Amino acid sequence: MSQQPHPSAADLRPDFLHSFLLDPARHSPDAPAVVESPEAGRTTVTSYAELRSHTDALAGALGALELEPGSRVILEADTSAPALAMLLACSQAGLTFVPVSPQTPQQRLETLIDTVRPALHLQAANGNRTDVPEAVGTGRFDRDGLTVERAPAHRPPRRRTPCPTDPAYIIFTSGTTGRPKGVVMSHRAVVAFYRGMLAHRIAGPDDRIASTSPLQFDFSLLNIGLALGSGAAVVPVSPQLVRWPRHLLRILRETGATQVNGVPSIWRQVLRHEPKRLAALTGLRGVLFCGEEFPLPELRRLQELLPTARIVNCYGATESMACSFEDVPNPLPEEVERLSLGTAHPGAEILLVDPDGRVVDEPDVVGEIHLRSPALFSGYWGDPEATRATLVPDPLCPESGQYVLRSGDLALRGTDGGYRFAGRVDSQVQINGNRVELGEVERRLTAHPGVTAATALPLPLPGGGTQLAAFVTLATGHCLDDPGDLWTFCAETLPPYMVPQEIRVLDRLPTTAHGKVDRTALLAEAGARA
Ligand SMILES: Nc1ncnc2c1ncn2[C@@H]1O[C@H](COS(=O)(=O)NC(=O)C[C@H](N)c2ccccc2)[C@@H](O)[C@H]1O
Repeated sequence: MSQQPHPSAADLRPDFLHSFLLDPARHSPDAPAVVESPEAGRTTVTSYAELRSHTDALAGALGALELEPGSRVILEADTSAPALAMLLACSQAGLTFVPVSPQTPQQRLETLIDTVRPALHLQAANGNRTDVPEAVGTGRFDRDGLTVERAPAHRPPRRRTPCPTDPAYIIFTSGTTGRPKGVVMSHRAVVAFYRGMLAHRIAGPDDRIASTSPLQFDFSLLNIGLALGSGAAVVPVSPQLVRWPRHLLRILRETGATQVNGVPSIWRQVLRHEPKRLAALTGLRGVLFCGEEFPLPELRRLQELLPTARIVNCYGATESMACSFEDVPNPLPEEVERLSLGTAHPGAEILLVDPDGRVVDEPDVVGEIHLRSPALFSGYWGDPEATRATLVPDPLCPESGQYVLRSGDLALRGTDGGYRFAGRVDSQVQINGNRVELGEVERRLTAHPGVTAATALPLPLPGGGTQLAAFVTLATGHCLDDPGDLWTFCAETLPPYMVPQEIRVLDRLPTTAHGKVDRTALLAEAGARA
């Protein structure tokens, strides 16, 4: 990834999402903004100038509906040039977009609609959604514009001027506890995050950045900001194709992708089934991952196949989009057991806080990550209580009125100043009265030469109590002489209560819609077989 001159003061862009991202159109209108490969042998390029004109046309069509600034628009689409133009048009028209995947179950869509009460539901021209509740206007969009099928209910427009503190978008997290939470991100927060991210020079104008996450996952919004903010191009990869190694590698090859951004699981099948084709992509010079820890055996294998690639570990939560970008040493030294998260991006600060609320300053002491940042979310839509629990007074100066993000993540600061992820606060589980950090069990399992990935879970027992179960995937061609091998291997270094009572070998670990390991599915699998 090439080096860029430091942005001058003249480059400081207005604080709206669309103006920040379309700014490169001013001085590089013909540069590619989106490069797509809808089918083998066919590639379509959308320039910055074309993206801007699509955005203007769609924003005009939205403006004609005279919706009140801040009205919500459900944007049901995968990442594509038209969807990107629609997203930017919502921003330009002062509307708040709520991205959802076309695969979103009807009931979940209706829950989201019931929560945010959108004025409009928009989908791609070829979208399959049919029964959108009557109270919501509907429309379809493509390269040629917006077709309104059902006009939004007319509300007397209390015209006001859109402001950078307005919500740019609302992203619904899976919500570990029942009802999904709507994370509200303002224009000002997103643009502040983009500025902090771009300071890392992860991409330049000649980069083509493959985005493999669904549009409803803010990783895709990070990728859009990274590409357009760097004057580079977005290469959308449909989440439906990501899981097929040959499709993924074909798209990367035909679009000339130079960087691939995705959660660790997108590499699992490629590493197992198409290592040679991956190594042949000599134009691939960057990988950025986020969302969960990258199992080290798989990361090391990826580095073997892409020895010159810059690999960036990006950590953070949707409530601030992300917060740190750390280069992974390539190759990763043998003795490394935990990847560094580095420190917060410029303009933000990570604090570690102990259970008594004191800020932890010593190295190698675990605390809960609290983030000071200009990119913090505005709150959870319609949930002031959950907001208060997450945006908490600055632990260093509660009187100041400044709020920091309480992440729910544990970390320790290494002597090198970089933070190491140490699991979730709720991943500290009690097994027969003993506190177990699931990550520690997983790290021991992936230290076994035949194991490529591992997930440990507390398994409730029918008769009460909890036992520790683990699920592992093995390296290609590797089979365990005796499943007890893994058990013995764990018992060599872990106290008895941390040795999983049950270890299951799976061909593949189930993943969520966002591509993270699906622990709920594993629990169900374990329960089903119990
Ligand atoms: N690099 C990591 N190592 C280890 N655990 C991690 C890591 N990145 C997240 N996580 C975990 O995922 C949680 C956040 O989950 S989330 O709110 O669904 N958001 C995401 O996963 C994506 C996040 N918004 C994002 C988007 C784009 C770039 C980076 C991060 C964090 O609190 C961590 O527990």
